[in-house]
Amino acid sequence: MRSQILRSVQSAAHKSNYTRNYASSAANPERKVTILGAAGGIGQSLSMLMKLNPLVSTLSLYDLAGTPGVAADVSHINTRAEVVGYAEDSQLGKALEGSDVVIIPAGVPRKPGMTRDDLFNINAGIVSNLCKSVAKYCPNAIVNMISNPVNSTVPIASEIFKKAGTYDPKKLFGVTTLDVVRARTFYATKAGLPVAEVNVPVVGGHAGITILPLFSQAYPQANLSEDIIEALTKRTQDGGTEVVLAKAGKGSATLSMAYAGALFADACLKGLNGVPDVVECSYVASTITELPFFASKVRLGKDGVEEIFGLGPLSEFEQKGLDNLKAELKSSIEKGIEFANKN
Ligand SMILES: NC(=O)C1=CN([C@@H]2O[C@H](COP(=O)(O)OP(=O)(O)OC[C@H]3O[C@@H](n4cnc5c(N)ncnc54)[C@H](O)[C@@H]3O)[C@@H](O)[C@H]2O)C=CC1
Ligand SMILES: O=C([O-])CC(=O)C(=O)O
Repeated sequence: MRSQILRSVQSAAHKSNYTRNYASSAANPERKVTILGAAGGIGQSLSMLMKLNPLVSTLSLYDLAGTPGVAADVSHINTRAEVVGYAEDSQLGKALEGSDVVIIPAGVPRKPGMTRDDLFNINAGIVSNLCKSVAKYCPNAIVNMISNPVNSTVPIASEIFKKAGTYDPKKLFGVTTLDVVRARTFYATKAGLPVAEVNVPVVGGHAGITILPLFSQAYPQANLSEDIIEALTKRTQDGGTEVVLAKAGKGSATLSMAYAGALFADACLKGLNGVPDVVECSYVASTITELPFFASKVRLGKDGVEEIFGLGPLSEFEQKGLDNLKAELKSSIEKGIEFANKN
């Protein structure tokens, strides 16, 4: 009996610590994060993960369908962020006003047999309309673009913001974190390393061969054969397709993407809050190659991108991969720019 009481006292103490740690973060400034497409496969898990983030004070959830349910559900979690759901086009302005970070997973996902580029016709329109509203209601927000094809949707967003006179290249990010998450997992498993200690830069873009993991720069270095490195590269490039096939028509990666999206948004918030040395890979306006957009390691700061890191020394295999990806990435960028300027 005594030990039962002790256990319940200990559990109450543990719970109140939990509540203290997650429910209030007085030291952190107010930050509003908005998710556009919050009731979708990625959006729901991402909404939950952002609700768990103590750096968020307001979590604004917007979708054309299903937002009230998701917002009510997530709002019951006893953490700092106040949750507000917005369900119609007419509420988009309210959803966006005052946002520090806008995360965009709105759009259709792939089915088996499709490429990310096959989503262009539908998602380009969705993304460009949403970006027009971002320019109008929160022109200074950091934008995390998840909707595919990222290689084109980021250039679309840049053109929309240019036309609106609000473009700040330091604040527009294509989210490629899932490629890094996959490369870390696959490399650690093959090398027999603890995955939490592993890091692998992934550069280029976010589709097929444009995804270029740099295993020669992986940390820590494992002695893997060339064949294994080639297989790991291919698996990272095909990671999205692996999930699309496994889901057999029921969409693409949602849970791992929500995790990756939450990691990247957290990094953006830390940068905004002045935390030093926040470095992540992301697809941004860049001059490190001749292409106007390119993913590489970037340092995040109070104004978004603070520094874009060069590619560093590449293995012969990686150099070939870089040479091979440029034509495809260039044409995806041009397709996005052309679309935005026609519409
Ligand atoms: N960057 C990356 O690494 C990844 C990107 N993706 C992409 O993310 C996108 C979303 O994927 P899922 O969540 O699985 O799709 P989903 O279909 O489950 O969810 C998309 C949500 O967007 C909403 N939506 C559509 N048009 C909208 C609009 N105009 N305004 C607000 N909301 C709108 C839909 O109502 C739906 O709830 C896809 O384009 C997918 O290819 C997926 C995985 C990884
Ligand atoms: O493969 C897809 O269509 C979704 C995606 O971008 C990924 O999982 O990397």
